[in-house]
Amino acid sequence: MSDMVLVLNSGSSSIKFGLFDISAAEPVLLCKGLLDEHEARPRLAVKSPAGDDLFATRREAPDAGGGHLFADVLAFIEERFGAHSLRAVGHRIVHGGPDYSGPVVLTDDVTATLAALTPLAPLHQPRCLAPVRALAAIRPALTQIACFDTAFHHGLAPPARRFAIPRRYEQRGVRRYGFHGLSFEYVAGRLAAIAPELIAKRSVIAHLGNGASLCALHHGRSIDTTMGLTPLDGLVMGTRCGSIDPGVLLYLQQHEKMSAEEIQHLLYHESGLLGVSGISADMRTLLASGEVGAREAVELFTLRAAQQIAMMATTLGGLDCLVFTGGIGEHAKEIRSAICERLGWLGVRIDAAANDDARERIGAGGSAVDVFVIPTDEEMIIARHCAALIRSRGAT
Ligand SMILES: Nc1ncnc2c1ncn2[C@@H]1O[C@H](COP(=O)(O)OP(=O)(O)O)[C@@H](O)[C@H]1O
Ligand SMILES: CC(=O)OP(=O)(O)O
Ligand SMILES: [Mg+2]
Repeated sequence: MSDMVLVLNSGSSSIKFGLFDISAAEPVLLCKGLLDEHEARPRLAVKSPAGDDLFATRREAPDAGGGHLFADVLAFIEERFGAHSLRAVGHRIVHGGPDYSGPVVLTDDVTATLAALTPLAPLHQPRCLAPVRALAAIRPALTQIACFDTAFHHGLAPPARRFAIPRRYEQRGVRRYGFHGLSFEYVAGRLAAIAPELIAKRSVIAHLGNGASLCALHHGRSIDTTMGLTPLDGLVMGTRCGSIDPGVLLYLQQHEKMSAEEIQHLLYHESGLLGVSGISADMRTLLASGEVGAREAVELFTLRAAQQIAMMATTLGGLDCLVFTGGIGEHAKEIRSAICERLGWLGVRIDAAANDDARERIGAGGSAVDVFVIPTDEEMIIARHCAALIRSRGAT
């Protein structure tokens, strides 16, 4: 019987999952799917690695703890793949705080430490931890492992991680942590396989999805990134503001008389592409819309992305390679070409046909900067980390 790991990637609206066979050196995807608890009738959909429907079910009513759908997933796995081979559940946990620089087994104490970081990722941390608690309640003996979005950036040097506020706050953990690290780690690994000659060069990875951030990559390590203490900083996102004059927050508080909760809601849920366009947070919808608001939101998105890629290039001391990933980075050719056009002065040129087809290499012949489109796979990197941790601990 093969050993398996179930990976949960809890995002802001639904939970993506993948079931992996970890018997061999590289995990193999057995099935994947979606758990959506936010609908009136929560649903579970399971597909084969090729995307064919394997199983779907709906619950009649939402379940506050979310345990029902997890029981359904476990029942499906046991029926289809056997009862005793699920070795662990691996979770994407957005914030690991100052303490965690790699994957850890989730105990009650670890879960409580991570829950205390909720103010630093209010949109994500509760959604990441809810499945941990739900699974612990229905399967207390099942090993659960946390893999952190922050871990890949753990080695940021002081100038990159420091905010220009009094030092005592840095000592209390107020610093740049950075996120999307699981995605950056996966993409950095693919890039090293595709173009090993670039490992020692200066690369920027642009993860452009619902949340969006950049990573300055050198020798396979993150040396700078655009998200900060929280996943609000940096690029314009679906509903998040990205970098903003901190004076705006004071103004909203003092003159618009908004509470901290109202400001938090505004910056996490009502801003970004949604706030600027007044139409949608979804890039596909905006690109298809003829409205001025949609065009202006897209323009701001690409301007900020190009500006901050140049900022990452400054940390790197130049730019040899630019990689696009995430839902927008992988699929929106218009966005890739608009960003690259703005970066022409840095030597970025793309091949229009290669960009239209989203080929792996989209840089034009003679471009000073190599440009790639590399689909990310956060579930795979979590499966790899879980497999390594399970092997290092021996039998669980
Ligand atoms: N074909 C496409 N063209 C343009 N944008 C796309 C396309 N497919 C997905 N997207 C965009 O990708 C974003 C979601 O990215 P994704 O990485 O899947 O998000 P999440 O952060 O939820 O994992 C949305 O803005 C969506 O519109
Ligand atoms: C950290 C973060 O922004 O994640 P996501 O892109 O899934 O919202
Ligand atoms: Mg994502």
